[in-house]
Amino acid sequence: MSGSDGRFVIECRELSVGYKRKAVLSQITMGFEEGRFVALLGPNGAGKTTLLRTISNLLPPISGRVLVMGRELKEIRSPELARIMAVVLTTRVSPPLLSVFDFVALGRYPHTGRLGRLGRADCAVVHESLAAVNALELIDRPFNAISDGERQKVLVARALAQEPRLLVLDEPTIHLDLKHRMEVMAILRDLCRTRGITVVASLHDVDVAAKVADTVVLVRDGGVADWGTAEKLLTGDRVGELYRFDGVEYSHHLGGMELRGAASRGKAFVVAGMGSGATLYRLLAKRGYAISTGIVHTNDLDYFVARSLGADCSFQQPAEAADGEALALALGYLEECDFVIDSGFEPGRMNQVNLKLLEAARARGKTVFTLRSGDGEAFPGGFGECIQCNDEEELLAALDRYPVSDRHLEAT
Ligand SMILES: Nc1ncnc2c1ncn2[C@@H]1O[C@H](COP(=O)(O)OP(=O)(O)OP(=O)(O)O)[C@@H](O)[C@H]1O
Repeated sequence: MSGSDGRFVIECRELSVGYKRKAVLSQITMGFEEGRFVALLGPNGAGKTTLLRTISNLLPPISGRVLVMGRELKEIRSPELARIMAVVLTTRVSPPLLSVFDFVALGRYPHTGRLGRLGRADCAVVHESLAAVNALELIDRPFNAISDGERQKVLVARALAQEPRLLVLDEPTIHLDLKHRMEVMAILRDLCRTRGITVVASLHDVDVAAKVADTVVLVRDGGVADWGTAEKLLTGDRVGELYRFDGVEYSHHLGGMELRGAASRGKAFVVAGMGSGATLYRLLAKRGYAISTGIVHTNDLDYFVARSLGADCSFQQPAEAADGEALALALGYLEECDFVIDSGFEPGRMNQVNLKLLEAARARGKTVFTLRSGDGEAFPGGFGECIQCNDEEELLAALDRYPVSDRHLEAT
């Protein structure tokens, strides 16, 4: 894992970081190449900021070494370091009377010499830096009179004006709305790709990290538990372990979290497939229903969402019709549920068995809510006694009117 010049842009060797000789994180050894997006992840208080402050030379290490471009960090003098590394921390800056241009121009200080006079080339860099973060229109505004989201982009622009090889950011998306959060992350990722800048940032959103980071560093329990590619490390189990999740499940297939509900309103068996169940499962979980479902293929979105929500799930391998075992399991779930929901799945060659489940539901006298539209032709035996709902809103209203026995609740 060596950089293009044979070295890492930044490297920690047996590094321990902390305060007053008391280590927060110990024995960290890792290194990052040019153009990598590195995300530090971990629970509150794990030590991400402490590590970032140490590699930014703002806090001395307790022991061990930090190497920047192969050189000892502590031996690089600050003007030179500022040409290599730019740092954006979470501390609020509110310089009086500076325009956005003036503020970003402060980032040129490592290049402008002691008098700090801006030449034409420096002004061009200021413009380019603001353009790179989509904030050129703010150039003449007073820095103190822009929004938090705009401020964050301007802070990144000031860092870019340093023309660094390495950009260190502590929670760069804190206080930002969804649009600005994604915009700032996309900007940072593009800086890695187009300018070869190495970005090291602490992040709180694992789902965002999964989408932007090449490398993730899992910070927990006084050390770096692991570091490596996001694809390898951001699995449901590892993320759950990192944050000690309870009732939350991270799905790397879905790239996000599912929130398991405490079931308090009876159990629904959802006959689903081909993505028709995913939204329904979430809706039911949100409303406090326990869920079972089937028969879904293991490459189906429904499968991933159901599993993440902790639903009982009868499943089948991709492109295979359901076997006896999956059918028996689904019939068992059907038997024990309080009511059945037909998601309106597309009946295809591989899921004919799901139509049979609907038939079985009726034969067992189960109440069936169906989201299937039309005149009931696609429904085995026609809609008959089914409660037909045109959409999820109607389904919820119908469920609210439906008396659910507490049989299931007693059993759980
Ligand atoms: N200046 C300080 N002096 C002493 N201890 C500190 C100082 N700053 C932070 N700490 C402690 O160091 C530990 C790590 O804090 P740090 O801010 O690095 O965590 P973090 O992972 O960045 O947390 P968060 O996600 O909440 O920002 C915490 O226990 C914190 O209380």
